[in-house]
Amino acid sequence: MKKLAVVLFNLGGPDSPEAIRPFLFNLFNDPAIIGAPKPVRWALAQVISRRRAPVAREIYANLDGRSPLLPHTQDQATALQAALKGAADEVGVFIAMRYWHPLTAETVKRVKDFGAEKVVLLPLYPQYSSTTSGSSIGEWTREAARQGLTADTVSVCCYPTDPGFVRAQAALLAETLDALEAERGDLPPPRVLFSAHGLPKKVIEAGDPYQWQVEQTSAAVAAHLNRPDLDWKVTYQSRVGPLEWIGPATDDEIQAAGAEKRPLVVVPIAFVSEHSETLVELDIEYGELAEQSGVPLYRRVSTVLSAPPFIEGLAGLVRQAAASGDTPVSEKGGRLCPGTCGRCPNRTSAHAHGEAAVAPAQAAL
Ligand SMILES: C=CC1=C(C)c2cc3[nH]c(cc4nc(cc5[nH]c(cc1n2)c(C)c5CCC(=O)O)C(CCC(=O)O)=C4C)c(C)c3C=C
Ligand SMILES: [Fe+2]
Ligand SMILES: [Fe+2]
Repeated sequence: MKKLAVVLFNLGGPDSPEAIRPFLFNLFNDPAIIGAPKPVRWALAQVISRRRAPVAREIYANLDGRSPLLPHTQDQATALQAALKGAADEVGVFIAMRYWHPLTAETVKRVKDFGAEKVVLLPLYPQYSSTTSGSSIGEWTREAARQGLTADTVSVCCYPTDPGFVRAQAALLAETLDALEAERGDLPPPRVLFSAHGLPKKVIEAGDPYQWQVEQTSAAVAAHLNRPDLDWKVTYQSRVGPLEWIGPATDDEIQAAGAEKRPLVVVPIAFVSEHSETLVELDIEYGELAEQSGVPLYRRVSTVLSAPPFIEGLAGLVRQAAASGDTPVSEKGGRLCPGTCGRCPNRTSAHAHGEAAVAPAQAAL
């Protein structure tokens, strides 16, 4: 193969205080997030982004007004480029963010100019959700058609238990647990909370595989640690809006641990880099909550970032996808999800490629 383009997908984050409101508008104007008809969605996105902006400004003020997501993703792209040496005559690793620059339209143009023969879409979300990976794949499919990018394209749908990802996250957790053990003294053993970004309940009820895959990742990391008495639980953070979201909520579990005077170790299990949800919500907001609730020790495990086993795992997924047809590829090749996950993109249908074929029947909000 002559030219292989790999496109890393992530959410994107504001790069200045002025970018916060348009970033939020883009997020709430996504049909995968709000499934109302276009004009209604546009109006709702205006209202919600205006209302959310002051809260988000406070969040990002802790990060000097900007998200570090893009620089982390650039580091991951550089590491992946090196790990893909020899996968094609020329490999280009690109970044397409869903809600802030570099946006999908910009990256489709870059990939077109690169002259790719094959395009592998690689979400930096290990667990598939219609609101994240599905949304990015759908946007890419629409934009590629609009700009006439005709190269063979295949997506990696998900890799919730990819051995490289699991090994990298388990090693970081082991490091934190060992450090905590050294200072625990007479305190009870810690509880590990695998904390994932939540979703509205109705998205899961519509067959979104995300929660099932988050549980698979958590169980795989716990199993890899091989500490038989480990006390662990999956929890969900970052609730926004008036709908009921999946639980248990991370903040409720922090308060429960406080009542038990139990040390806590929190693992961000659905993120592979640092941003507002880890550096502000988990470290600052939940750190303060833990202190107020009486949690005697509170530690947060790092995300995998560019840890070599994680990057090697991604490179393996890309090689596998590059050698396959056009149906979405998982860490095991085909479909991982149980039959109840009707929104799993691994279907036998010829239309399986790309979430664009899936009607956004389910409004997330
Ligand atoms: C697994 C990853 C994510 C899922 C699932 C997800 C769903 C989801 N998110 C919102 C609303 C917001 N998310 C915000 C920030 C944000 N979300 C993710 C990841 C997932 N979101 C990340 C990585 C980030 C951080 C971006 C950064 O700082 O770089 C925000 C903005 C911050 C805030 O105001 O709290 C909003 C809003 C919804 C509604 C949703 C599913 C329906
Ligand atoms: Fe989010
Ligand atoms: Fe699936």
